[in-house]
This record gives sequence, C-alpha cells and structure tokens, in this order.
Amino acid sequence: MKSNGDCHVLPDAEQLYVTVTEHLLHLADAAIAARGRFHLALAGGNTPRRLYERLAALDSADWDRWEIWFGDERCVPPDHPDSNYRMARETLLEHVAIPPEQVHPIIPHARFEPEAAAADYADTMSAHLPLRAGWPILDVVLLGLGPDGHTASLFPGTGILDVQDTPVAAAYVPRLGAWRISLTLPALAHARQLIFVAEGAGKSEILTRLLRGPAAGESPLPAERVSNPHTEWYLDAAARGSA
Ligand SMILES: O=C1O[C@H](COP(=O)(O)O)[C@@H](O)[C@H](O)[C@H]1O
Repeated sequence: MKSNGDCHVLPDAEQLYVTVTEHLLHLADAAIAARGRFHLALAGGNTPRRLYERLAALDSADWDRWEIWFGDERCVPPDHPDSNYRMARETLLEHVAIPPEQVHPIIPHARFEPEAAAADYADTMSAHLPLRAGWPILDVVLLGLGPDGHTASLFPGTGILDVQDTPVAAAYVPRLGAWRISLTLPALAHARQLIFVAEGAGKSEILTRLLRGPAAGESPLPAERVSNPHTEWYLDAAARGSA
C-alpha cells in the first residue's frame, strides 16, 4: 500500500459505504456505456455486508447489465454460513434484478473438490469475460483486508502467491486448517480496477504496517504483493487510525 494506489479516508463507516456505493455505480455506468456489461467481483468476509445492503437499496442501477463474480471463496457448500456467496446472496443478490445466469458462484454445488472447482471457475471466467493476452478482465474487483495482510484468499506463506499460470487457484491455508479458492495475483493485475475497502479500528494495525512497508528482511504481505496501477483504497477514519 505504501506506493500502491490512491487512498481515500472517510470520516466514518456510513460515509465510507455511501462513497464506495456511489463510486461503484459510476464505474458500472461507465463500463456499461463502453462495453454493455459490468463485470464485478465481490469480496467476502464481514466488511462488505453494509456495502452490499446499500447497493441492494438502490433503485437506479442497470441490474440486467451487471455480471457478478467472486474474488474468493471458502470451501463450503453455497448455503453454508461461512460461504461468501451466501453472504452476497442474502445481502445483495436476492434483492436486485440481476438475472441468475449472470451470477457466478465459485462453488455452485454442495459436492465439490477445491482444485477442480478452481479450474472450472478459471474456465468459466475465460469463456465469459473479455481477454487480454489470454487473461480474463474483470471491470472491478472489490477486496478486503485480513489482520494478517491477506486479501481475497491470498494468505501469507501460501503457494498460491506464486501462481502465475491461471486466474483462479485453490490453496490449503494451514493456519485455518482449511482450503480456500481465490483469484491469483496475475488475475488481479489484469483487472481494470481494484478497490480495497477496510473499516473499523480492528484494521488499523495492519494498515499501519502496510503504510510503513516491509521492514528489512520482512516479506511483503499478500495485500502489498497486489500489483495493479488502477488500485484504490477506501478506509474509514477508525481503520486509518494513526497510520
Ligand atoms: O476471509 C476473508 O477475509 C477477507 C477479510 O474479511 P473481513 O471479514 O475482515 O472483512 C475478505 O476480504 C475475504 O473475501 C474473505 O474470504
């Protein structure tokens, strides 16, 4: 983050989500005007809930032109309480008129195998999205930030950080004792726009670390290995803290 994109700090969570909602609408309108579609990859976790609820309350979006993807997923069935898809469905997707065939969950069925599900998602993205040098291009990828510096499901010390040959991969995360599926760093690098959103005092320590950059001998964290010149950070003042 030290030299990784524009940073917008909003006074509180409410203004953070209002601002990001308006920005997303603007980006959606621009994508639809230019290409007829808006391909958005959603983040999971807790942070985006209020953003999705705000989006769901809009009545002015061209929902039939939106196409929904996911930046990462927990390896659980789609109706599981930990599923990022379920969170997005409950807060956003079941409240808006996006045609169901334009919503692309990473794990659509209860029976799946992580590496096969990741390969299927990579194939689906490549078949549906515009390509640049063979890489699928998402219009916007929303990203969160974990306290350990993970973003999407790119966790520190996991091999997925070195994957260069596919837009989506599965990774076992020893710290969680669980598999995750995630967009890879090259997939993020090819997106038209990345938007990180972090809210609350619980994010201030990791943001302080990201603003400082890695100390000598320290490895860069996953969030700072994301390399895309079109990266923006949206924070509330509590997350920004004293950073
Ligand atoms: O595990 C995950 O964590 C990050 C951050 O989540 P948050 O609850 O701290 O907002 C999230 O961006 C990612 O999509 C999710 O799977």
